[in-house]
Amino acid sequence: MSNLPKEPEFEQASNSRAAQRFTTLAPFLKKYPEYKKALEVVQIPERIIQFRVVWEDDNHQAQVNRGFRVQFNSALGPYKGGLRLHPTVNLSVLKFLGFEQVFKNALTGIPIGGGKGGSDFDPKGKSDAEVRRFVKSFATELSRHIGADTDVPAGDIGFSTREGGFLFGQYKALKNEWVGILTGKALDWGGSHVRPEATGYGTVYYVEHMLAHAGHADGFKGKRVIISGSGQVAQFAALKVIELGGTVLTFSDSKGSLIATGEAGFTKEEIEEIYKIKFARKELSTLGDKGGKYKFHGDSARPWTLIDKYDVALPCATQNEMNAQEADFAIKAGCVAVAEGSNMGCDPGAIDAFEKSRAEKGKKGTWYGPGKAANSGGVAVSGLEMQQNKGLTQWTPEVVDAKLKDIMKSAFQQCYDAGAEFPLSGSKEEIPSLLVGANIAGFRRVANAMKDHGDWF
Ligand SMILES: NC(=O)C1=CN([C@@H]2O[C@H](COP(=O)(O)OP(=O)(O)OC[C@H]3O[C@@H](n4cnc5c(N)ncnc54)[C@H](O)[C@@H]3O)[C@@H](O)[C@H]2O)C=CC1
Ligand SMILES: O=C(O)CCC(=O)C(=O)O
Repeated sequence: MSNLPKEPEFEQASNSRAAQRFTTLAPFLKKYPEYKKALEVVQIPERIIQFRVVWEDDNHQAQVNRGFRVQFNSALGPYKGGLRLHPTVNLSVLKFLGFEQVFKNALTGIPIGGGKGGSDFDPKGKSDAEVRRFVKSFATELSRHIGADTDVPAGDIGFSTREGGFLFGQYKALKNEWVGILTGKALDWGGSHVRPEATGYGTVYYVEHMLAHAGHADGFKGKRVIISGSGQVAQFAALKVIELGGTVLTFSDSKGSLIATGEAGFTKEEIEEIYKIKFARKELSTLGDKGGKYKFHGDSARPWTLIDKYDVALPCATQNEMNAQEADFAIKAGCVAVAEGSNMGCDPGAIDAFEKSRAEKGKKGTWYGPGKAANSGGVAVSGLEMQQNKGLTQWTPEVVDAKLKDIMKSAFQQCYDAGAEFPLSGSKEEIPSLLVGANIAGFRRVANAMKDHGDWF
C-alpha cells in the first residue's frame, strides 16, 4: 500500500500502480528481468522544485500562483522540456509530462534529458502587461535552477515565444549572461528556424511513415483529417497536411469544435486567422461560421464523432482528449492512423481499442502513434536550437526541416523495430505495436545510460 498522494495523470503515464495496464514493457521485462530495477528507479524524478509566484495585476492587487519545475532525468543530457501555463497544472500533470518527456527525448537521438514545468496561472483573460509581470516573477525563481548545461525549458500550452521572451530577458538581467537557457526563442535572438512548426510538422512526418506501412503509398493525398486543438501544434500540423494534399476538417478548443461543412476543409488563410484569434487569447468560436462554411459545436464537444468518414485523426490539444467510445467511432469511420500531437492525447481505453483493431485486422487495423514518438519533432528541433546556440550559428529552414524529417523517420523506425521484437499478443500476423516499441526503445536507452552512471545495478 503506497503512502503517496494520488497522482492520476502520472500514474496513468507510468503505470506504476495500475498493474493491469502494465502491459507494454512486460514482455521486454520478462526477457530482460534485470531492467525491473531500472524501471523502479526511473519512475522517481531526480528533483522537483515548487515555488510561490507573486505578481501584480492591472488593479495593483497582489496575485499568487504555484510554480513548478520537475527535473525528471538527466542520464542523457541536461533536463529538457516545456513550461505549461494552465489552471489545470499541478504536480501530477507535470510529473506525467516530465516522465513522458524523458523517453521522448531519448527517441530523438539528441543528448538531452527530460523535465517539465509550469504554473496554474491562467493566461486567458489576462492583459499583456499581466502576463509579462507574471512571467518575470516566475522567471526570477526559476532562474536559480536552470542553465544551458543544466536545464533548458521551452514552451507548452499557454507559453509561446512571447512568454519565452520575458523569461529570457529576466534570466539575462539577473545573471548578466546571454546563453541558450531556453528554446523556442525568436529568430532574432537565438531561435531556430522551424521550431514553432516542428511539433505539428513532425507529427505529420511520423504519420506519413504510418500510412506507408499501412499500404497508403500516396500518403496524405486525398486524406480527410480530423484535428483537435487550435494552438501551435494543431495549426502547423494542419498546414503541413494541406501542403501534402490532405483536407483538414476540424479544429477545437475547450469550449467546442469547429467543423468545415464543405469538402474543401480549412484553407491556409483561415488557419492564419485562427492563429491571430489564439494569439489574442480569444476563443475559436469568434471565427464565426463564415456564411455557413463552418459549424461550431459548443458544450465542449470533441471532434472525433462529429464527422462520419475520415482517414487520419490527430489529437493536438491536451491529455485524455479521446476515449474508448470515440476510438470505436474513429475505427468505424475508416480511420487508418491516429497520432498524438498532444501528450497522452488518447486515454487507456482509446489505446486499447486501436491496439485491438491492429491485433485483429493486422495492417488494415487503425494504427496508433504514441505522443512520445509522434510529437517528438518539437523537442528535437529544440535540441537542434541548442546545438546552433552552442556553435553561435543559425541554420537555414531547409537544413532544419531536413534534419527534422530524418529524426522523425528514425523515431518511427525505432518504434517499429522494437515493436517487432515483441509483437502484439493475439495477433495473427507479426504486428509491431508502435506504443510497445516507443516505450521499449526509449526506456532501454535511458536505463542503459543510468546503469553506466551507477544509478541501478
Ligand atoms: N508546443 C510544443 O512544441 C509541443 C506541444 N506538445 C503538446 O501539444 C499539445 C498542444 O500544445 P500547444 O499547441 O503547444 O499549446 P497551445 O497553447 O498553443 O494550444 C493548446 C490548444 O489546446 C486547447 N485546449 C486546451 N485545453 C483544452 C481542453 N481541455 N479541451 C480542448 N482543447 C483544449 C487550447 O484551446 C489550444 O487551442 C499539448 O498537449 C502539449 O503538451 C507536445 C510536444 C511539443
Ligand atoms: O522543446 C522542448 O524542449 C519541449 C517540448 C515539449 O514540451 C514536449 O515535447 O512536450
